[in-house]
Amino acid sequence: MACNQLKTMNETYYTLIFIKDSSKILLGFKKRGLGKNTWNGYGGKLQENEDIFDCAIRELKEESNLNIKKDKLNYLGVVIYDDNRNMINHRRIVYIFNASSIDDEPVETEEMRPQWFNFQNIPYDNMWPDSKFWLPLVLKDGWLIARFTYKGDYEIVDYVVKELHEAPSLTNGIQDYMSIKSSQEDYEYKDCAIYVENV
Ligand SMILES: Nc1[nH]c(=O)nc2c1ncn2[C@H]1C[C@H](O)[C@@H](COP(=O)(O)OP(=O)(O)OP(=O)(O)O)O1
Repeated sequence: MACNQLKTMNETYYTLIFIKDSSKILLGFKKRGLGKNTWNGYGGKLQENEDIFDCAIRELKEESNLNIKKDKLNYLGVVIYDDNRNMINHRRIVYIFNASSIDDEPVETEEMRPQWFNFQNIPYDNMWPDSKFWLPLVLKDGWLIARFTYKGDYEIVDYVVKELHEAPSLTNGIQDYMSIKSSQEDYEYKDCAIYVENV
């Protein structure tokens, strides 16, 4: 049996939401846990029997005290992170949203310190190394599907980002990812910039 057939895969599902207006985006400085000491949108783990919209609403509330209604959430797509260290394959599947129309101001919580950033001034150097590849799509309300393979916590060994021309359906999200995988041979994978799929 080949070595990689012995690997087990475990998957964790998350949501991540970016609140923005036409020129500024709200980020939180993560004070603990995954991504500690970096800026990111608001989000966390999907709970059992929770849908991703409810998870996005709950995590935003817990981490910023902002309230948002379900119909204000734009579901933009999925970013998948594979970490192939040791004999355990771990995959994080992150459902991405953005939203505008927030009336209240966020507050600092135990987990996050909020700050608004101009689109020209996003602190990519102090975010996850993958953010710079796909967050520009979120700023322009683009639909996306992306996959990153990390070696360790900070080194990206390969990635692909696709901008989609139609909204990804929730059930198709992971299938779209599979099509990314199978099209790897079609282009230079490591060096690809944002790949725009013409559909
Ligand atoms: N490489 C990466 N790039 C990125 O931009 N966001 C990532 C990422 N890896 C994980 N995330 C997101 C997903 C999720 O929104 C957040 C991590 O969530 P947490 O682990 O803090 O979840 P919870 O708030 O449920 O955790 P606890 O309550 O501490 O158990 O970071």
